[in-house]
Amino acid sequence: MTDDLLVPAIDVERLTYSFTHDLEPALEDVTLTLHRGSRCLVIGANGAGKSTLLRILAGKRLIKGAKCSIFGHDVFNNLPGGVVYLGTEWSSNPVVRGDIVVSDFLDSVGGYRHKERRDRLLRILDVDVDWHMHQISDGERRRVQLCMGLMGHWDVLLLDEVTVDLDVLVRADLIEFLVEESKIRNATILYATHIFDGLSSFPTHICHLQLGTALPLLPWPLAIPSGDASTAETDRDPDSLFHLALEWLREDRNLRRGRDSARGKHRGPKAETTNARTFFEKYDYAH
Ligand SMILES: Nc1ncnc2c1ncn2[C@@H]1O[C@H](COP(=O)(O)OP(=O)(O)OP(=O)(O)O)[C@@H](O)[C@H]1O
Repeated sequence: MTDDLLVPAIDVERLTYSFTHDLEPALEDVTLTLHRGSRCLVIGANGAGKSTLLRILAGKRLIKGAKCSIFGHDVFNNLPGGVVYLGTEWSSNPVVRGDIVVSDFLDSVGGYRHKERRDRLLRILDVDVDWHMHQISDGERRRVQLCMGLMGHWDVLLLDEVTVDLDVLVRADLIEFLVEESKIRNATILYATHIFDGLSSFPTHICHLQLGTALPLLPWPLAIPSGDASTAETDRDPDSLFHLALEWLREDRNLRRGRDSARGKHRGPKAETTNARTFFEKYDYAH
């Protein structure tokens, strides 16, 4: 990591990304700058491009013609140390479902080098080091993943919905740990999630990823217009993130429906065509 404190932790400029030439871009003209110590929630509908953005930032996809850097380094060609990406795909890897004991598993990725933080995480995540990876639940496996990913030193953390299968107590303790780590070490966190309960004190910023386009970053809690008592009340409401997300996602759905209809596209059941009838006859067991 560079010592120049003015260099943003995460800097994305005009990023457009398509999976293939014939598909619409999953990300379009995305610009996002996060400074050290920021904790940013990425909020967007299913398919909005959150995972794509996080994977690109983790250096997992080649991008062309856009700036995408962490501490000033291009993420694909020169990803700096101290960047940790934790995504949901990890738990479907057959290796982490094999007959391996958790303590051996953590040692195999250097857990003994980070003893203090490892032990703290083992307590927070309530992990039994004698568990066998093939005999534990999805949530328990997720806890092992988090322990493994977070026990080393990280300056930038890219989290893609990895708290979804944690129980609420473990999740709350983890969120507290992340906030504390980020404050003490000035570490930066970009976190994509659909679950907002217990999160109102987590972010310093929120980013609305609207159908592949990032709207301007907002500070959190939202700035309160002077003299607007009703808004002030809303911002004290721990559910306000949830309500804001609902509002944004409704807006996104309407926008998408408008675009779809202009292109003659439509989601949901099809009108009565021969193909549609075959589909419903095949799957509608009530008739
Ligand atoms: N491997 C792929 N090939 C082609 N298109 C893809 C691929 N992966 C994702 N997409 C498309 O890119 C868009 C963005 O997907 P992405 O997974 O980034 O969304 P997301 O915001 O993370 O969604 P979710 O909330 O459902 O996880 C979607 O329209 C999706 O269909």
